[in-house]
Amino acid sequence: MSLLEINNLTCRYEQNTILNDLSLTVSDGEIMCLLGPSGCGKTTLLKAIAGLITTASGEIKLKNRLLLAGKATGKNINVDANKRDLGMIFQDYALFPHLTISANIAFGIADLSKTQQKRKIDELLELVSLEGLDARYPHELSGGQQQRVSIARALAREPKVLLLDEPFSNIDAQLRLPLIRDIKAILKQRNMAAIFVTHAKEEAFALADTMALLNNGSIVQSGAPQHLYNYPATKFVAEFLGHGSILTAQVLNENQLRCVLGDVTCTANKTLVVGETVDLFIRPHQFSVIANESGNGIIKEYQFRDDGYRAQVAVGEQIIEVWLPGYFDVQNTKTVQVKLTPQQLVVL
Ligand SMILES: Nc1ncnc2c1ncn2[C@@H]1O[C@H](COP(=O)(O)OP(=O)(O)OP(=O)(O)O)[C@@H](O)[C@H]1O
Repeated sequence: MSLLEINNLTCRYEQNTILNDLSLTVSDGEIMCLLGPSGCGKTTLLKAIAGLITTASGEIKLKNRLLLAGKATGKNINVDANKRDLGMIFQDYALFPHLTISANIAFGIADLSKTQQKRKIDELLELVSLEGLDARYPHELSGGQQQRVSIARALAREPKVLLLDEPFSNIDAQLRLPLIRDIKAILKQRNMAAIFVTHAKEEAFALADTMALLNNGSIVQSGAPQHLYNYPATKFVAEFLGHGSILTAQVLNENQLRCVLGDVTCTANKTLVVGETVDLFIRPHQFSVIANESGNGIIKEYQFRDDGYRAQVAVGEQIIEVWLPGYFDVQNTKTVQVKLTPQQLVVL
């Protein structure tokens, strides 16, 4: 069931349209990652949902309660940020430095009795694995621990949706994935919906039930991460979610294509029309590459990554990027045979 519903939202800063007639829904318990290049409007969208900025038009509903309805709807509703039932977590944790961890968490629940507050703080500290640290101050905790406190503080008010703006960008790369796993488990345990803003697709893949890809103030595509990866609606989506090479191919029949690598049997993300010329978007792992002195490809360059090599290979006039396993003898190999095995291909 849809929990948060955003309809035709437009936001402007001065003359610049930042969000353009944007619509989006988030269901109960859904973790959505909002992804997109720098400056595309991700933070602006979170702030608009949270009620922290003025919007030009549009409607926002939370569990069928209108939080925002522009003048054009004849309703002119704009619920205050602190009455929206939303929790917001920022990149810099935004903890109060002069308050202990326990006082930071208690901040939003001052209306509860002292006993109720204590019970809630203990429960939340256990949830975020910070038991026993309640008397410390934020500067006495690591970045990851501070981010857990900010999550505990946001959860204390039992918001219907959590909004997180690049919450992992100040966390060491090594600690990021374990922290993401923990936070995902906490959200799932509470069946809490969340919208995460990030521009790191690895974070989004690790965390998201759904992803929404934003560009120039509009959602370009949304859906399950694997759906966007396998069925990108546009070249922008395909490239944003992973490097790839573009190969031109002729459609021989509905599941056969001819390209510089020969004839390929495939299924495609789009219906293929016989005789048509199409662009294929092929990711490095999709090529099969073996050393072969009379092969069709010449290795031009290579770089070692943590999962093997990325190599630029010339096939005829085309340069393609392929993946090679870490044990590949790339220093002593010049010529390779590159093939496209039968598989699901992305046609742009
Ligand atoms: N207060 C403001 N006044 C004027 N323009 C602003 C303001 N805040 C943001 N902008 C502009 O709005 C656009 C979208 O900004 P926003 O912060 O939403 O992008 P973002 O996708 O979150 O970017 P990043 O990934 O770099 O954080 C940018 O062009 C930015 O310069």
